[in-house]
Amino acid sequence: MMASSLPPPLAPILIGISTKMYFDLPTTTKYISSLSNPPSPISLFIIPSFPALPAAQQLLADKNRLAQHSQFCPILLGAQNCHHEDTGPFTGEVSPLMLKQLGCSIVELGHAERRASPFHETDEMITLKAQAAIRNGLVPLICIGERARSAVASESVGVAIRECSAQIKAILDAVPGDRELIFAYEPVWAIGAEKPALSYHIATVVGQLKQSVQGREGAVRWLYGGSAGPGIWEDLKGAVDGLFLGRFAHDVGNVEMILKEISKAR
Ligand SMILES: O=C(CO)COP(=O)(O)O
Repeated sequence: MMASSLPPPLAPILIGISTKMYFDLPTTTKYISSLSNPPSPISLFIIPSFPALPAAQQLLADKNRLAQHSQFCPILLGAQNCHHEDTGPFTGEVSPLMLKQLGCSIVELGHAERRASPFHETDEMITLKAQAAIRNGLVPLICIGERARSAVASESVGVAIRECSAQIKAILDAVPGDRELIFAYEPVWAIGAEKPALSYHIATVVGQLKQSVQGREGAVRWLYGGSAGPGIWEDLKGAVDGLFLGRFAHDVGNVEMILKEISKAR
């Protein structure tokens, strides 16, 4: 089965929020209700747990209708994972076709928490899922990142580039070159930490990785995630196209601060 529609266009700057499995259903709906549509040219997207998707879709449809014809952009919906087949005997799995039907634009794939135990997702599995996402008109957001911080500071960039390049190559070799992709650079050691990775590290790694997609027809966006919060956008000075937020977005005030920071920096 094939969904024919293309994903809606994304604004040049992307701010994503994954609530992982932190929020229950009432907390998720309350949280989404409190989000404001971002000013142009920012696409804000929210990735809640699967059971919250229908309620989230309804809340966002209402918000986005009100924001129509204003300078504010819609808030998009994403999912935290999908299966690589559209239908079939896969008990407990979630179909990318159904995610599209539920109003998702983006599907997150290969988060460090899914590459690790107990899920052990491999580049091969993530590649199949990216193909399935594209087949169903979803933009795959593929999380990449080195597992450990190198004990030798001067080697940390090289280690990151080596591990991330392999993760990126698996995807680029397998998906059509004209389709949009999002890579979220999330060093595993910076996820759930007190502070994000140093801006110098992020900018150098992403700068180098960008070279591997030079000349690709479809747009590739680069986000940074891993303890990202207010202040980091200014520090990164345009090294990435957006941020992928976790815990520091639980306070909606922080999301508002980041949106203000972006508008101020432009
Ligand atoms: O994993 C993340 C986003 O995908 C980041 O999570 P934290 O910001 O909570 O470290």
